[in-house]
Amino acid sequence: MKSILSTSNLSIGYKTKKATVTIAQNLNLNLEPGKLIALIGANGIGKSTLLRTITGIQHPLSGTVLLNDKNVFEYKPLDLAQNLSIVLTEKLPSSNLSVFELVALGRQPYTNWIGTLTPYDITKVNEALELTQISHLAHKKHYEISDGQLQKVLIARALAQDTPLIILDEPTTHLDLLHKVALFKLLKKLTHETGKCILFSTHDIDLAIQLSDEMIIMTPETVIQDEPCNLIATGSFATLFKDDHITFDAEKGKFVIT
Ligand SMILES: Nc1ncnc2c1ncn2[C@@H]1O[C@H](COP(=O)(O)OP(=O)(O)OP(=O)(O)O)[C@@H](O)[C@H]1O
Repeated sequence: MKSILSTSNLSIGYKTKKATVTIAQNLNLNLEPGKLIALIGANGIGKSTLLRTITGIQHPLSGTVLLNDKNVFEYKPLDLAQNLSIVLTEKLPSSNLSVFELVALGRQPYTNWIGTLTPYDITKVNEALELTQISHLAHKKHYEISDGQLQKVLIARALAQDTPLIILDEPTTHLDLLHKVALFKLLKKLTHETGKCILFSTHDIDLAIQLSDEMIIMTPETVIQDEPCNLIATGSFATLFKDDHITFDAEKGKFVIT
């Protein structure tokens, strides 16, 4: 299947005046339509760095990122925003916007310069609110909602943006188990029903194993992309945490503490 986004011999990391720090190298990843893909790895391994690099926020050390066959750094901002939506973990700047207005920002790539919403835009915003089950919050100010609710609002904004690729950095952090599962299922339903590809980073590995189509595992040695069942079969989860007390039980498909 043709990828929406692919990387070729990508190296990611940071350059300072004194040195270049490579976080991961030789990454050849393929994000295909209709797939829910989880990015996992220990704290500080480089998940956010990878997400920032493939979304054109941060330059790679070397290699290329192609989004719909075009280098991600060659896109004009408006064009990029019609192909890719991103929800990062940064806090929102304080504002007076209501939840509806925040989600409506997702329509910006399509509206005129004063941001007038057409009936179609409003339908898309309402659809996104319904899908994420936050319609009842539409008129609340964004400082009046909880962290978990805000997380859903930001996901709704990405849905309203209606792009073939959605990238989410730790979208389930502030959610309880019930809402985590509901969000995972929503993301899965969206990918399967709309053909969108959703890549998200997460520390909820057990849930990701159960609900994602593919996973990208980052370890200090390597970065592997495959279906969860294949990753289990090849023992790839065992390399995630360097701790004798945390082992991966391949039969149960989850980590156990010994
Ligand atoms: N702006 C920066 N300049 C230099 N190094 C950075 C910068 N941002 C992050 N790093 C380093 O890059 C490494 C990867 O960080 P990153 O935030 O990508 O990890 P992560 O896998 O997303 O972590 P977590 O699961 O804790 O969110 C870390 O060692 C971090 O200290």
